[in-house]
Amino acid sequence: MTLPNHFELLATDGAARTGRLTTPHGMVRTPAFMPVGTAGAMKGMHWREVREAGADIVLGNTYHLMLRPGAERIAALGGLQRFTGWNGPMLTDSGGFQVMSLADLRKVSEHAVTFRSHIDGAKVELSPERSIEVQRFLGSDIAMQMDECVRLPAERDDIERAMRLSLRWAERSKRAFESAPDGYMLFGIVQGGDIPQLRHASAQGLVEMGFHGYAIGGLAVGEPQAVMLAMIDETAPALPTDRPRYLMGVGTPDDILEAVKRGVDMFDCVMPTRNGRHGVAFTRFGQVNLRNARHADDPRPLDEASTWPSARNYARAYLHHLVKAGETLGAMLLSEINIAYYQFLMQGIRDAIAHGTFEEFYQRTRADWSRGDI
Ligand SMILES: COC(=O)c1ccc(CCNc2nc3cc4nc(N)[nH]c(=O)c4cc3[nH]2)cc1
Repeated sequence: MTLPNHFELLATDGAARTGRLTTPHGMVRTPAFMPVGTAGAMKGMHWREVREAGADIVLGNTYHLMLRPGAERIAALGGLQRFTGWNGPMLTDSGGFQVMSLADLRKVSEHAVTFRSHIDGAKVELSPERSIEVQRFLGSDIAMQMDECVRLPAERDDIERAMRLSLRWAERSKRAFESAPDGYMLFGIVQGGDIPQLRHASAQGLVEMGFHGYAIGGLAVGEPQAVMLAMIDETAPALPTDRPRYLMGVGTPDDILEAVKRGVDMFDCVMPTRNGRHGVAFTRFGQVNLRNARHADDPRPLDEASTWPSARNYARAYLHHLVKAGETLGAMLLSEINIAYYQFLMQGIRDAIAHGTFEEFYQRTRADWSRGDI
């Protein structure tokens, strides 16, 4: 049974697209970058800064929130938006990926993944049905199917096994989701590693089931960028053009620009906030590592023409000092500066596609990144 479509394509330029996705908590302009608020907070930032930076939607994690404070508790407190104070659209990942990267003693069976909580060692079972139930309790606008993601490089047998399990879990996730109210969405996740035929089989299986949108999973797991881009080239054309495509866990500004060029609409990554906490700034002219001593006497701001006040009002020397001194303000300023840069990039991408000038935008943006005089 085909699910209703909440995505509207506004313009295309080559394979690049710009559109908007309507959710119960508001509109999402695409291509969109979703800042990652894993445990119900954007580390080092107030939600008002996330909104002012231009983010329409943020990501939360089933794995973290079900372990602490608990999905039923968040539901009893009114759901994620009421609980956190972010009153806009939220997407939640389904938990399987995080179990494999964070939990101890984890085991995958046909029925579910079982693991011990990294917080208190409690034994936990996460089935597709429980993952959907948790995401419904959280009240997220876009839920993800439960899947199994294999790190690369991997044997073809293992990639195929995980891809076929993920298809069976897609079916069970969809069945468990069917009682969700109108407007709430469920995305399927394409697996298949770095093997084109398996990518095609996964995409075809999901499209036959029908989802509100389709994620390209199983990437940004250690493979070179060229392999990631090749798998997007194999997968995006196999997905419906009228539904959103979401590349999970990606990425650097360069990854995002390349993936938009290949037809991807949504992104999420911890990079802007995590790198910010480690002293690395993203700017229009590339990355700046403020731990480097060369900034100690530099009175210039990161970018005097930036639309974001903190990127034009603080000397690099001060940011360098804050980072070296381990001042909390350093992590806060660089997190907001980086989220603001990512949203500035997405706005530029959306405008360029809308005006049919994406190729020029692509070339100029990449040239600016490699200026190196920063
Ligand atoms: C400073 O930057 C960092 O520390 C850092 C850490 C990890 C990533 C990569 C994250 N990659 C990634 N996240 C992912 C999340 C996923 N979720 C599901 N359900 N299925 C997937 O198939 C999947 C694949 C992913 N790939 C990128 C950056």
